Amino acid sequence: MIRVLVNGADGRMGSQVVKAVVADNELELVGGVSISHIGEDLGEIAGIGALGLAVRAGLGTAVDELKPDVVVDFTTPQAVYGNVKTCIAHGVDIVVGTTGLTEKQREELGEEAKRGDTSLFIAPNFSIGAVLLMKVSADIAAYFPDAEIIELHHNNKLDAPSGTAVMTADKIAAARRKAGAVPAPDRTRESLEGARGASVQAVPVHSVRLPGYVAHQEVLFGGYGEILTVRHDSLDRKSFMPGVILAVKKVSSRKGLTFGLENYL
Ligand SMILES: NC(=O)C1=CN([C@@H]2O[C@H](COP(=O)(O)OP(=O)(O)OC[C@H]3O[C@@H](n4cnc5c(N)ncnc54)[C@H](OP(=O)(O)O)[C@@H]3O)[C@@H](O)[C@H]2O)C=CC1
Ligand SMILES: O=C(O)C1=N[C@H](C(=O)O)C[C@H](O)C1
Repeated sequence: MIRVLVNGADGRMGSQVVKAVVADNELELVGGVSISHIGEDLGEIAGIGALGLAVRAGLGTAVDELKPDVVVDFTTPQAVYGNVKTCIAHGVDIVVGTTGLTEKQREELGEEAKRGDTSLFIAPNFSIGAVLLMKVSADIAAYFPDAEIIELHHNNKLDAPSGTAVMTADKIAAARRKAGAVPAPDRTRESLEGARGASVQAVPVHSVRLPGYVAHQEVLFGGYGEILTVRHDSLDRKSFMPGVILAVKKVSSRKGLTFGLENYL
């Protein structure tokens, strides 16, 4: 049995992870941590009935006392860097779904994990459909280097652009370089700053935040008299759970940083 502790256990994603871990017979949920709902039952919060496990405060103390094999982190862009450091310092493997880490922070944490002989897995998106959308976007970019991303999320999302959009833009840029495919220069002069979105590796990214959305992304490729659009929709946070469970089971197989769910598929 792999002993799992969920950080951010009372959140939208954390409570789904609680349910998914409890439902898997190779995993054992040993606890959950957050900054609110302290003392409340993890199962009650997740809507599956009492589990006899209370939400705890303090990741380091919880790791010391509950001795998980793996911590799963779905917290906030502000908290995640410190959380990973805490896990590495305590010698526990960590699966990170929280977005907002910069490339520099990610690499830094990867080095620290390697030095600490721990395993760190980070994925901006755990849904298989989103991973495939990124893969085909990279394939298409070799032929259609002119691309723009529209990502659409619920209005409680704290970061923009989304981690998925950044990773998609990075993959498109890498595919362009590999193929020697150069996008047409953007000659637009914005009369209002931001009108053309954020430029991530020269890929414009437009972030929509509205109640009603869960997590969605379109990648639009412009060609000679044609447009190719790929779109993925996470309609329910359940869509992320097979990927999270896979990562929990695989994380210990590689020390240091592994970035992206495609590494496990
Ligand atoms: N990789 C992927 O596939 C996915 C990634 N995400 C990412 O996951 C993250 C969480 O998203 P979501 O669940 O919607 O957000 P929520 O706000 O619903 O959940 C975050 C939870 O973390 C708690 N929290 C905040 N700070 C800390 C801390 N220092 N230690 C422990 N717990 C803390 C919050 O408590 P409180 O409520 O009191 O603030 C909250 O309950 C985001 O970065 C999001 O982008 C989301 C979906 C899929
Ligand atoms: O905050 C979310 O909800 C999501 N965040 C991730 C991201 O930033 O890409 C993954 C997914 O889009 C849902």
